[in-house]
This record gives sequence, C-alpha cells and structure tokens, in this order.
Amino acid sequence: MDAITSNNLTTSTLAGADPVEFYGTQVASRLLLGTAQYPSPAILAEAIRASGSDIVTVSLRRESGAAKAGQSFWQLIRDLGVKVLPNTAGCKTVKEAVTTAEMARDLFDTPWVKLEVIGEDDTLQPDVFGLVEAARILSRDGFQVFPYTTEDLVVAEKLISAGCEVLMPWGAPIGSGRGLNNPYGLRSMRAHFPGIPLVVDAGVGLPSHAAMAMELGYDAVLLNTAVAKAGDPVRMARAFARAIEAGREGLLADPMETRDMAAPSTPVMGRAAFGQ
Ligand SMILES: CC(=O)[C@@H](O)[C@H](O)COP(=O)(O)O
Repeated sequence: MDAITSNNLTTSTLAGADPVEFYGTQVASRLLLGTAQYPSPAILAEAIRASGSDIVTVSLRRESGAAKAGQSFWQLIRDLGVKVLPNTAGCKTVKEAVTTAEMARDLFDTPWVKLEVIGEDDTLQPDVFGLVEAARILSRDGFQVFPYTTEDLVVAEKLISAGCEVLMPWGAPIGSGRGLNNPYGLRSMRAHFPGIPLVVDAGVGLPSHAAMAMELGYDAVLLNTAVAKAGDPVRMARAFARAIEAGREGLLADPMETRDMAAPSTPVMGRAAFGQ
C-alpha cells in the first residue's frame, strides 16, 4: 500500500490517525481541492497549504497549452508536494474524455483520473451513460477512475461493475455553491455502498456543507469554487479543513438519535420546589 503523508501545513488531530484510502493509497486529508479560478498562483499555493490537502485536481485543458504558464503551474504543484488528480473537466463525449485521460496520464504520470463527462450545459450534470462507458474503457486500460456522478444507485452499481473503486456523487451543480441538494439520496448512497470510498464532489459552497457531508459518513469532499472565489481564499481553505475535521470527528463520536418530541435535558428528579 502506498502512503502519502499530509503536507503538514495544518495541524490535524485526525491526520494520520484516520486516513482515507483511494485505490490502495492512503491520504491523511479528507479535503480534495481544485486548482482553477484563483486570483493568483501565489494565493492558490497558499490556499493549498492552508487546506492541508494532499490531493489537488488539475484540468488537462489548463496544462495542454504547453505554454510557459502551464509549466510554472506544474512546478508550483510539484513544489507543494501534493498528489495530482488530473480531471477531464469540460469533456462532453466518451471519446473526448478518454483521449483527455490518456493525455493526462502521460503528462502527470499517474493512473488516477477524475472522470467528468458533462451531459447538460445549465446544470453541468454528468452524462451518466457516457460516464459508465468511459469508465469501463479507462478501467480496462489500467486507469484508476474517480467518476463525477449523481447519487443514482443504479448508475453507481454500473460504475462499480465498470471497475470504479471510488464514487464521487455531486452535492449540487458545479460552481453553484448550493451545498447538498439531496441529502436523502446521498444518505441512501452511503448506506448502499458501505465499503466504497465516497467523495462529495461539486456544488459545496460553505464549510457547513462539507461538515454535513462528513456527518453523513462520506469519506472526503472535493471542492474548488467555494475556496477560489471566496473574498479570502486562504482563510476559506482553512475553514473547510476545520469543518471537514469537525464533521468527521462528529461522525466518529457516534451522534445522538434524533427524536420528534422534546426530552428535558435537565433532570427533573429531586429539583427544588418553589412557591409552596
Ligand atoms: C475542479 C473540479 O474538479 C470541479 O469540476 C469540481 O467538480 C468542483 O466543483 P465546485 O467548483 O462546485 O466545487
């Protein structure tokens, strides 16, 4: 089993003690961070450090210019010592996604790929038919696929049959910041696949959304816009790191059962009687 240690840029009570595993690689941080749309490369680097993330996603489109900017970006990522999860962001067909993944494997020298096959422009929701087909082709070709999917259980089963060992259902449409649109669906998915690493990917807008994903039992959260577009991306990255730890810690602490009726939290036995 490979292991990558936390980049040690935040102190974590959980880091190391409660790692998550993707395709046999253990990672300490449960926050996966996107690298697009930051105000500057320096702020991106500082945000990654503040997040404590061990894994960042990088779109091949950004790199494919092969321009100087692409090279300096790549150097920045290398200097941070984080693992790269290349993504096929923006691909709309199976062919485009497969070709992009193949190029990403050459460029980043990793079998990992975050597979996006976008099916609809307004919501950027995945084309789940194309996604399953592309996942099958790539898994057969030795890729370790992280599919961006919906919370549909049937699609999830098909992705697993296609070779996926991780599933990444959306919280809400990419870039919307709406949080978890369908907590019921996400909870069902968690219950249905207890042994599969599940990552909420996309649509997360606030640290509380990420904490909720962890409280639902999700293994990790992938997000980009909420940090990149915050007024203070570095501070927001730190806030997400803490929220994810808090949500995970809360889950592990075995939360109380909810109930419909009130139950006095202060004991009533033996209380003082007044006015008699
Ligand atoms: C960077 C990346 O992979 C995005 O496609 C991802 O899905 C994040 O979405 P948000 O920007 O909504 O966090």
